[in-house]
Amino acid sequence: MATDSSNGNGHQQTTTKKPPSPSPLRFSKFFQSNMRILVTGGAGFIGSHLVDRLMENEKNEVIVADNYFTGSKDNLQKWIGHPRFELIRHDVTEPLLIEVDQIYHLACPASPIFYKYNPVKTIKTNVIGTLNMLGLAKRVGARILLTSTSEVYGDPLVHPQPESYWGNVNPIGVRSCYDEGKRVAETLMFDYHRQHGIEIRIARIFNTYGPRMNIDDGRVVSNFIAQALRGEPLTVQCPGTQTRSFCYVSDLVDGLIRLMEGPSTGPINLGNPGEFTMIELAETVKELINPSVEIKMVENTPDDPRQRKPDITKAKELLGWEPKVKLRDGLPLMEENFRLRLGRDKKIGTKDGNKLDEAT
Ligand SMILES: O=c1ccn([C@@H]2O[C@H](COP(=O)(O)OP(=O)(O)O[C@H]3OC[C@@H](O)[C@H](O)[C@H]3O)[C@@H](O)[C@H]2O)c(=O)[nH]1
Repeated sequence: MATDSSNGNGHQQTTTKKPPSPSPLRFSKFFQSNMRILVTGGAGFIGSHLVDRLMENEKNEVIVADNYFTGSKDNLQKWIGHPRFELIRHDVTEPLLIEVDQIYHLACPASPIFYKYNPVKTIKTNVIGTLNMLGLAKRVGARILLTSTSEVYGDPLVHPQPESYWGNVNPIGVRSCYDEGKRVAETLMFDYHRQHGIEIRIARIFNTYGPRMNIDDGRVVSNFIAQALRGEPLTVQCPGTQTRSFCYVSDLVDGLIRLMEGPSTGPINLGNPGEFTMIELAETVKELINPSVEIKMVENTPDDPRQRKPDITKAKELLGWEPKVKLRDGLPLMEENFRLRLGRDKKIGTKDGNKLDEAT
């Protein structure tokens, strides 16, 4: 039974109801693996790194469901054909009838340009997709983890943001399909927990970066690295003093697994508390990757949060988690991956032309 008892405001969030019984076959000796895990959005950037980590454990069988809107089979190439791995082309807005013990529910485009591309579809993914996955969790007695977002805090008036902060969100803005969608998804998680006893976990993920981000993803770290490698100006959106905190993907995946395996429902912030303005980030990328590129100020989009930094006290206390990789150490790891992938597309040269097959 989940033990996290409050959202920080003293409001009781737990249920006394027992979760539904798991499949009687879960611990059957005839089963090769002990744990069958569904990862929705497992072909995406964070999802595929999570799959890599889960597959390291020989007792895990991993099923990925992805519609490939922003994910790619390339990210999972090394697991295709593996006896403990299965890949399904599936859109979570449709029900999925399978037998699993755990569900990591990641499916949703995360880059603002992609989630704004078809906002109605984004909100369907967050609301109907989460309902479908909760329905699955209820039917088979699985534990479900939702990857929520720091965007639930909107343009925060409290800084840094603790989980107890309820946020400052525009319900009718261009980002609402994502941030309000994730807020409803969190509500659904807690309602299924209270009403049906479902075992839930909620992670609020702050900006994350690393290898396998889509090169033209539109997010700031991927944009700056690709621009630096192509010798194009780094596009800082006005005013440039807005801040973000960037977590390297391996740290984030470690936090997700600790949350799933631990006793706390969350919500728990997962992010790196190091805070940078976008001008500072551009200067760091320039210095580390290509000192000859220009930094250019460009127009911003509406509702861009002015500041964002996680308070990770809860993650430290409840999960024993804190990020290890500093931005200056993580950026070169991502640069190498981007250099190889861009080199493969023959857009730039590689440092070592023989390493192309290590690009993912
Ligand atoms: O080329 C760019 C792109 C972005 N930016 C700025 O960089 C900041 C970060 O923008 P991103 O698009 O990377 O990400 P955002 O912080 O807006 O949203 C992200 O928040 C957390 C996650 O849940 C999601 O991955 C995503 O929604 C913004 O202030 C944006 O204006 C630039 O200055 N230049």
